[in-house]
Amino acid sequence: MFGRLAAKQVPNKEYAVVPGKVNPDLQRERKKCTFDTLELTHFLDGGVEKYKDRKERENFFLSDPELMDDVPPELMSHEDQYRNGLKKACYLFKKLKELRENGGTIDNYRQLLGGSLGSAILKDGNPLALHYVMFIPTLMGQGTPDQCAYWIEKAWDCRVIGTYAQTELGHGTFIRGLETTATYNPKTQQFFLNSPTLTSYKWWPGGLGQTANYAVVVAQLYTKGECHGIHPFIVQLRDEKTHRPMPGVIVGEIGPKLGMNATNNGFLAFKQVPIPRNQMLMKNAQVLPDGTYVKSPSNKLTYGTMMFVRVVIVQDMASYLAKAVTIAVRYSAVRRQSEMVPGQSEPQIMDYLTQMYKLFPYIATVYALKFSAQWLWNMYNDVTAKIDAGDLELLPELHSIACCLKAVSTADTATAIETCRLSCGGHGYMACSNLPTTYGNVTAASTYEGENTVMLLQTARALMKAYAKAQAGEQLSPTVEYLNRNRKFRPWSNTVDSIVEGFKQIAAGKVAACALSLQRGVESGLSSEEAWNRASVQLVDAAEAHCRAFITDRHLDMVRNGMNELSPALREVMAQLCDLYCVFWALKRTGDFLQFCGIRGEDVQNLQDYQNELLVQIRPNAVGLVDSFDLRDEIIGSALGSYDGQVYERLLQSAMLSPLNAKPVHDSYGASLSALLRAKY
Ligand SMILES: CCCCCCCCCCCCCCCCCCCCCC(=O)SCCNC(=O)CCNC(=O)[C@H](O)C(C)(C)COP(=O)(O)OP(=O)(O)OC[C@H]1O[C@@H](n2cnc3c(N)ncnc32)[C@H](O)[C@@H]1OP(=O)(O)O
Ligand SMILES: Cc1cc2nc3c(=O)[nH]c(=O)nc-3n(C[C@H](O)[C@H](O)[C@H](O)COP(=O)(O)OP(=O)(O)OC[C@H]3O[C@@H](n4cnc5c(N)ncnc54)[C@H](O)[C@@H]3O)c2cc1C
Repeated sequence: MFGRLAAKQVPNKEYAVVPGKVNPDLQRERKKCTFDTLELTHFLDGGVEKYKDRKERENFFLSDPELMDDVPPELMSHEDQYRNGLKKACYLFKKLKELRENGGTIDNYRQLLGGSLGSAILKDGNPLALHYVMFIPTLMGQGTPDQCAYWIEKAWDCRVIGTYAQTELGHGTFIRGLETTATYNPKTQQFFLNSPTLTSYKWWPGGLGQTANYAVVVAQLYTKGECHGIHPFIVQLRDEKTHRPMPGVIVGEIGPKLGMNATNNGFLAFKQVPIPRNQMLMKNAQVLPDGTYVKSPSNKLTYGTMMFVRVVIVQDMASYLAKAVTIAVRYSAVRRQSEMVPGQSEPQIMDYLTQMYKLFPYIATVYALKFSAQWLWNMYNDVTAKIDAGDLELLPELHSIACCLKAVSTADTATAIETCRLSCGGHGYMACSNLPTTYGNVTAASTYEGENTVMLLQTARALMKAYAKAQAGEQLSPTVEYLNRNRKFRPWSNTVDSIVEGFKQIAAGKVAACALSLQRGVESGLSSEEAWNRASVQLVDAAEAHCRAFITDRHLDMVRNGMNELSPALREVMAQLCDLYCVFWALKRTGDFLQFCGIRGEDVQNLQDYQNELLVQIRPNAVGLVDSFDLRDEIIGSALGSYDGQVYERLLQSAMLSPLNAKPVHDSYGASLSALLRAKY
C-alpha cells in the first residue's frame, strides 16, 4: 500500500490552510443572496425530515477517518487504487450494517454509490457497485419467488458478491449478437456455459476482475438443439472459501481506464462450465426439466435491469453536475483576473458575462435534470408495478423516454463538467480540482448502459411509430402527445411558454422530416433498413429534440405547479433558472427555431437580451445557489471548491502531497539527470 507521505508541510506556514477562515469575496457573495439557502436545501432534499436524515447519514460516514484517503487516489498505482477501493467498500458494508442495527436512516448500500456521498468516499469508483446496482436488481427483477428467496438475502448480506456480465469483446450494443452459450442437458439437468471465440469473452463488468465470486451471465440459451436468444444465468465464478476461479472459468481485470479505476472491471470466459437448471433466472422465460422452453410474455423483459440503471443514471448525473458547478462557481467568486476597467482592481472572474454564461446555465441544468429524473423514477415504479400485474402496455413508452433521457443527461453533463473545468483556467486541469476525476466518472456514462447514439436511435424508432399513429388519428401516449396532427400550435410570443412550445414544434417538425426521409428512401429503392441508416443522423437529432421538449416541459411544469410551498423570493430565483435553461437551449438551437417556429431575427435578439438579463439577475445569487446544494467539502473533494474558498492555500497543500516533493533532491537525479548534466556530447 502507498503509505503516508512524508511531505505534507507547506513551505511557508503562513500559507497553510487555516480552519474556519473564509475567503472575504465568498463572504460578500453569501451576504448578497436574496433567498434563504436552507429553504432551497430542504426543497432539494424533499423536506426537513429527509434533510436531517441526509445530514445524519453524511456525518456518520464522512466523519470516519477510515473512509478518508491519506493519499488521493490519483497518486496511487492502479493496483493500490483497487486495494484502497475494495478496503473501503467492504468497510462501508460493515458500517452500514452497524447504522441499520442502530435504527439509522439508511437501509440501502445503493445510497452510498454515485455522484454524491459515494464519490466522496470512493472517488474513483466502488468495486461493489455492480453487485448493488445490477446483480441484486437482476435477481429481484428476473428471479422466480423461490430464486429470490434463495439468493437475495445471501446477496444483501454479501455472502455472495455478484456482477452483471453481459458485454463481450465483440458485442456491447448488439446484445442479440452475444456469443456466450448456455446449453441445457436434460440428462444432468444442467446448463453448460461456454465461450466459443475470443470475441465471446465477457469484457467490462464492474467488480468482475478480482471481487465478484458470482455473476449474472447473459448468454444464448440452447435447449433441444434450438437457440432461444439471450437469457440471464447465475454462475459461480470463484470458490466460496479460497476465492480461486472455478474449474473452466477464466477471469481477470481489463486494466487502467480514463476513469473509474477502482471499479475492477473484468474479463471472463467459460470452458463448458456446468450450473444447475435452477440457476437460469426464470421469472419470465423457463426451461422445464425435460428441456422444454417456455416463452416469456415479452423477450424485452430480459432487458429490465438495464432499464433500471438508465433511470437512476439521470439522477446520478444531476448529483455530479451539482458538484462540478459548485466547484466552478465558488472558484469564480474567489479568482480575480485582468482589468475590466483599465487601472481598476482585478474583478472576480464571475463578473465577466462570458463566465456567467459558462456556469449559470449549468446550475439551471441541475434542476432540469432533477425534475426529469424524478418524473422518470415515478414512471419507472408505476410501469414495473403494472408489469408485475401482467400489464406491459406502458413498457415501450418507458423504454423510449428512459433511452433519450439517459443519452441527453449524460452528454449534457459531460459537456457541462468540461465547461466547468475550462472555466477554472489552468487550475481546473489539476487533479486536485476534482474536475478531471468527475469528468472521467461522468463521461463513462455516455457509453455504459447503452451507448448514447444507439439510445437516441431507440427513441427515434418509437417516435417514428408514434408519428405513424398520429397520422392515422390514433391516440398517443402523453410524452408524444405533441405529435397529434389536430393539435393547434400556438404562435411565437417571446415568453418562456413559447420556447417550451417551440421545442415541441421543433421535435414535431423533425419527426415529420425523418418520416419523409424514410419514405423517400424506400421510394428510391432502398430497403427500409438502408433508408433508416441514411436518415439516422436526422433521427438522432429528432430524438434529442424530443428529449429537450420533454425536459423543458417538465422544468416549467415544476416551476409553475410544484413549488407552491416555497417563499416568493425563492420561487422567483427558481423561475429565473428555468427561464435561463430554456433560453440557453433556444439560442443553441436558433436555426431550429427559425426553421420550425416562425420566429424572426429580432426575436433572436430579444432572446439574446433576455439571456443576458437573466445572467445578471442570477449573478448575486450564484454562490447562494451552489451553497444550497449543501455538498460537504468531502463530497466536493476539490482545492478550488471548498466552502471556505482557501483556494491557493489548498492548491499548495495538495502539491505537497506529491511524492516528488518528499525530498529536496529526488532519487532520479542520481539515476539519470546528474549524468546528463555532466555529459559532454
Ligand atoms: C430519482 C430517484 C432515484 C433513486 C435511485 C438513487 C440511486 C442513485 C445511485 C446511482 C448509482 C449510479 C450507478 C453508477 C454506477 C454504474 C456502473 C456502470 C454500470 C454499467 C453497466 C453496463 O453497461 S451493463 C451493459 C449495458 N448494455 C447495454 O445497455 C446494451 C445496449 N443495447 C441494448 O439495450 C439493445 O441491444 C438495444 C439497443 C435496445 C436493441 O435491442 P434489440 O436488438 O433487442 O431490439 P431492436 O432494436 O431490434 O428493437 C426491437 C423492439 O424492442 C424494443 N426494445 C428494445 N429494448 C427494449 C427495452 N429495454 N424495453 C422495452 N422495449 C425494448 C424496441 O423499442 C423495439 O420495439 P418495436 O419493435 O416496437 O419498434
Ligand atoms: C466504465 C464502463 C463500465 C461498464 N460496465 C459494464 C458492466 O458492468 N457490465 C456489462 O455487461 N457491460 C459494461 N460496460 C459495457 C458497456 O455497456 C458497453 O461498452 C456499451 O453498451 C457500448 O457497447 P460497445 O462498447 O460494444 O460499443 P459499440 O456498440 O461497439 O459502439 C461503438 C460505436 O458504434 C456505434 N454503433 C453501434 N451500434 C450502432 C447502431 N446500431 N447504429 C448506429 N451506431 C452504432 C456507436 O454509436 C459507437 O459510436 C461498461 C462500459 C464502460 C465504459
